[in-house]
Amino acid sequence: MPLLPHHPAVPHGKVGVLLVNLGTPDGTDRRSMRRYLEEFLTDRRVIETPRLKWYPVLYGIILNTRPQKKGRDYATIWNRERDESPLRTYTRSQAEKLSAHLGDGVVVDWAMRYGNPSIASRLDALQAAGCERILVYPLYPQYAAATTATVNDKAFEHLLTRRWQPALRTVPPYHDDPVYIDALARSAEAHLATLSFEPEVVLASFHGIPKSYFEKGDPYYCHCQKTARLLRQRLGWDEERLRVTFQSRFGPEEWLQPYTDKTVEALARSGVKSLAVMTPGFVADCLETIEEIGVENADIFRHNGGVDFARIPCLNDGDDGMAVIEHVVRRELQGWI
Ligand SMILES: C=CC1=C(C)c2cc3[nH]c(cc4nc(cc5[nH]c(cc1n2)c(C)c5CCC(=O)O)C(CCC(=O)O)=C4C)c(C)c3C=C
Ligand SMILES: [Fe+2]
Ligand SMILES: [Fe+2]
Repeated sequence: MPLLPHHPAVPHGKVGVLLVNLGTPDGTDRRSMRRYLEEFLTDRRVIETPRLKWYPVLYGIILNTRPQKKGRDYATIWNRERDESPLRTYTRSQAEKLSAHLGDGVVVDWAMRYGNPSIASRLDALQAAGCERILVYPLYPQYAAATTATVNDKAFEHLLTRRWQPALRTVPPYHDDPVYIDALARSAEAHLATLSFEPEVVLASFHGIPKSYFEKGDPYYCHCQKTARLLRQRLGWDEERLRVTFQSRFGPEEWLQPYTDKTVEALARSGVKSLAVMTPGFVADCLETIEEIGVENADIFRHNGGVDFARIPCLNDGDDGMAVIEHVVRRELQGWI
């Protein structure tokens, strides 16, 4: 005789994978943008400045000006068909394709660290679908506390609220994985082959972090440099042809250098006429690649004497990109499937 005769059936025995990217506003209007930026910029993993000093700047200045400005930028890249940001579109598609590749044994879902769908809601959904084991995949090849760690924090923070927790694994950085390097090389070669010009210089532009985070021990800078070194080796290019830069500086502090925008300007001024920029740290195209590189930096190049500019798209949900994601997931699921 069971202890509780009416105990409901509990789904069980499944393995889940949760792909997590950075985030996205729900819309380009001021309120949606403000909500998104507030969640983002109050994350202590992102802004390490003490709150007493940071909050007056954030609430007094940034959240009163940046939402409108960035809303206009997002509007230029918005996926109007689905009424969402490209990062959401690509992340969903990556999850759908991964699910098709892995088959019925594994439940695949996706979430955003900031905005929707939230990590908590999708972890609950995976558990409700019977996943007793879940692999959390922060979609960042290079580890940074501001990206990878904050995704993992959020997942474990959610488990704090659960009596019956699933087992959780997290995906380690894969900045030097041969499958990833090969995918980057192939996508660069394929895109360059479509151009009517041969770029004199190619930039590998990574999202920056404040220099102080690096000095406190964040491995991000070294991971970016290693990705670029392996990519050069694979492509047979030297340090003059493939240069590392850091983009998306935010605030008055010094960030990792050299800065992408300053490098683009200096190259154009020094007489370089053709330039291509790739963004290996971004698993999917987003505001920082489509607008900041494809529009802002293209303008900087042309205004300073450059002629031909190309942006090499991210791996996104293409075959090479999906091969990387599937490879990483299968490796990290060993022993579970
Ligand atoms: C101090 C602030 C920030 C740090 C540190 C930071 C690190 C960091 N970010 C990414 C990837 C992305 N960032 C994106 C947008 C974005 N980043 C910041 C600030 C910091 N990022 C802001 C305020 C924004 C929002 C836009 C803006 O107001 O400028 C995005 C794009 C999201 C999209 O929907 O398109 C990505 C992706 C990495 C990889 C990283 C550290 C390694
Ligand atoms: Fe960022
Ligand atoms: Fe930016």
